[in-house]
Amino acid sequence: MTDELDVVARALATEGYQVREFLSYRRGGSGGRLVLRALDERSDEDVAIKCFRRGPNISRKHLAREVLYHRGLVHKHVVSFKRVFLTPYYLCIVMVYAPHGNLQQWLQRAGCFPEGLARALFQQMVCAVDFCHGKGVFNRDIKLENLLVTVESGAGGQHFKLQLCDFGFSKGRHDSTPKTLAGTWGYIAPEVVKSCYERRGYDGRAADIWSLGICLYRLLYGALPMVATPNRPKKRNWWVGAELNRLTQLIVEIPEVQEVVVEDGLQDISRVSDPCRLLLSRLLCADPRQRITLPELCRTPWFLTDYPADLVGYNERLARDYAADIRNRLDEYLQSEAELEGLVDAAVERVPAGWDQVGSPAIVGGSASNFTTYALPTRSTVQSPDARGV
Ligand SMILES: Nc1ncnc2c1ncn2[C@@H]1O[C@H](COP(=O)(O)OP(=O)(O)OP(=O)(O)O)[C@@H](O)[C@H]1O
Repeated sequence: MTDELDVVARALATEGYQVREFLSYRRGGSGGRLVLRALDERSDEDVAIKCFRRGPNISRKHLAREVLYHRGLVHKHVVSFKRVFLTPYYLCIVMVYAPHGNLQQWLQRAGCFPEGLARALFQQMVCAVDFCHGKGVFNRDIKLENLLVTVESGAGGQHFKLQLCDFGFSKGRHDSTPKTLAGTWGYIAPEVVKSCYERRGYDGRAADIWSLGICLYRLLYGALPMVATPNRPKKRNWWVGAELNRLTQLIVEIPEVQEVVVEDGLQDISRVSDPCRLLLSRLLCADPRQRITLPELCRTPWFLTDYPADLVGYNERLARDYAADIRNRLDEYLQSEAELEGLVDAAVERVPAGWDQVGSPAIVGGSASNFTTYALPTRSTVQSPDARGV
């Protein structure tokens, strides 16, 4: 039996990519997928390549959306799409590589972030999501793992640049109204669960705003929110056992303080400001009709505090002045939408011969076959990022 990583590495080598590092593996009902870092021999640059196992197990609809929506989203806080190609066993999406892991990995190390840093990160996330919504794309899987980090150095020191990735669950304004349960537990809005059981549609825009609220909450408090259900014990996993008809009446508790366990085991406590807690309660409002909207959120004084100069009016400029220019550049530099649709069709067509000879990657216990082990920069190499967007 051949290790899947070896199969991928050989196939990518014939396309001019030398695999350097294994980043992620998901074996899903709709087909397995791997994400790898590879050296692009033509440009001598690192790229990230997301490889989907070919065959009818892939959801054509989801793959087409992931490829086509991502292609059209050119924004400094969305990871850049480069190209798609087929190998005998995989459809591969090549992206610009974000070198410093994802935000979940940083949170795991830090426990939680100070309010100012959490706000700076949140401003970038909101800018990206607002842009996607402006283009009519609702992500439906916003989470810290899908926010990639590049630590940049500038005149004022080092800071985090965040970029949104993974459009596998996204829906467009022209697609059917979202009805299915999509996203990641813990980040999914209550009405999404409710409407899935009731087979009614929900608003992808409001669902993304809830997920943004969960991201901000986790940056500040580390864990997922506690939810109060009248006359019931508190549940950290709010969806477990929650009654369907109460889902959109849940109340998310917003603690007054952040508690961080520091190295010597002592707890460090700092207060979260009232405006920040108020905003969180409006983001994590279980009733989507009462939830704050993105335009309202972008006007709140807390959100606008220390707002990065380069983000002021950025989305508006992209939408207005640069729209036609970017469209032309996309058509010039990227594969056409028709070509990408053709590649997706070919990818789902049939199971390639010989698949039964290929085993899952040997990644148990973190060892990724013969690729280097994934290593994030440590706190000592990257100090006090102030997270202003670049
Ligand atoms: N362009 C990139 N640069 C660096 N790392 C990346 C890049 N794209 C993805 N990754 C890494 O791979 C991980 C998985 O990526 P992605 O979410 O696209 O895959 P997935 O199989 O859809 O995962 P999931 O199902 O968990 O959402 C990310 O959390 C990130 O750590």
